[in-house]
Amino acid sequence: MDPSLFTSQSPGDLVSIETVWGKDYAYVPHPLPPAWEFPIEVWPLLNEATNRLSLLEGIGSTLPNPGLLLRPLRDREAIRSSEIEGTYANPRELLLFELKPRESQSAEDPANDQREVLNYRRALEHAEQTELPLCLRLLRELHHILLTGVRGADRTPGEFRRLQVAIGTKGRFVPPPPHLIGDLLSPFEAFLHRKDRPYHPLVDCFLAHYQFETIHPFADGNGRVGRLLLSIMVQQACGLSKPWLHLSEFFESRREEYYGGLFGISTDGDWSRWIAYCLKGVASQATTTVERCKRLLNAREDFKNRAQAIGGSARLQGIVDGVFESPLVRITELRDRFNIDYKTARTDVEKLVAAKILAELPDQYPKTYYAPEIFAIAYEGLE
Ligand SMILES: Nc1ncnc2c1ncn2[C@@H]1O[C@H](COP(=O)(O)OP(=O)(O)OP(=O)(O)O)[C@@H](O)[C@H]1O
Repeated sequence: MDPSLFTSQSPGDLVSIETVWGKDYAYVPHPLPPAWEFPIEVWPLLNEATNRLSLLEGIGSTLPNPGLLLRPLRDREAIRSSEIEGTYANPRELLLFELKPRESQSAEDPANDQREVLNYRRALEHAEQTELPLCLRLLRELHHILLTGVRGADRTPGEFRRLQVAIGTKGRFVPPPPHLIGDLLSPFEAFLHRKDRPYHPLVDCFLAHYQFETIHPFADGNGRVGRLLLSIMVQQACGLSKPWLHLSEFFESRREEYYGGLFGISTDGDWSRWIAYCLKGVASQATTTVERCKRLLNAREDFKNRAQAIGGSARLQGIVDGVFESPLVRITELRDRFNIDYKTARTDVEKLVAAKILAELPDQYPKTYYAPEIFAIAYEGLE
């Protein structure tokens, strides 16, 4: 790491270290909160972000079924956050893998990436459901879920690192040496619990994201665990009824600024640029999510009408509703869910195919159906 890039404004210290790649410097951040005043010119961005977030909460909290929105949001976040780290699975692959997980046959097998993305989705669900407050134990649990069963023996799921790591090509940024991790994480955890907050709670979330990434407490998976934590922190800090807001899509689309913003704090103490960037991300993601939610609600209404027009039994309506939360449909699964015989379940599916609500997914055995219109809205831009 180039020590000449770090100015006197840097909110941390450089320490020299011996590594497997030779002598280097590592960066040790000071504990939060920083000696930084929220700049007046960033207020409009904060207002915009909180207004957009309120609109999102408004529409989300009145949904007849929150799963309608939560399911695509979780899938999208898992795919995008993993994508930032070079792990790829499209929605179709993710959903099919979930129906039928399989062991990978080689390091190049796409099942490796599919498992990691599915793990991310599961970690997100765990974070949403856990009774634990935001704490180090929860972070280790999330890391464990994320990295269980994936390739690479050195990933030590659920454990803080005992190795020196570096981020980016040529060790652009070198996080603290491993023996300091414990000392850095204690005040970090205290900051997560802190009641007297000098900044707006949303701002605290982004300070915490910087601090977590800079400490880089795990050998691997820090980017993803940090973004999982961010989603949950935003929900709690802003009093959202559900985690409606995720930022990986924004970070992915402006990745250079994401990395540059984090680096700029360490080198120059440029908190303002980072916070402004993140607040723009909140406004942008909240707006996109509200739009997606409205389109999903319209599609739901339209499907209900179409199901009604074909004699819509309560069961047909139930199948249509289920498609929003479990986007892939199999006849045997309907048979079991509604406790009906196979023939009746097949007739229901045929009716929904004739009404152009469901379509068969090509090349799948057993036959698998999906709702193309829902898919197009929920997973727009991800195929
Ligand atoms: N200069 C920086 N300072 C602090 N954190 C950074 C910096 N640049 C990038 N990051 C964070 O580090 C993450 C990538 O870290 P790294 O390449 O070490 O991956 P990792 O720890 O293996 O995590 P994952 O497998 O989830 O990527 C980025 O997604 C970002 O959140």
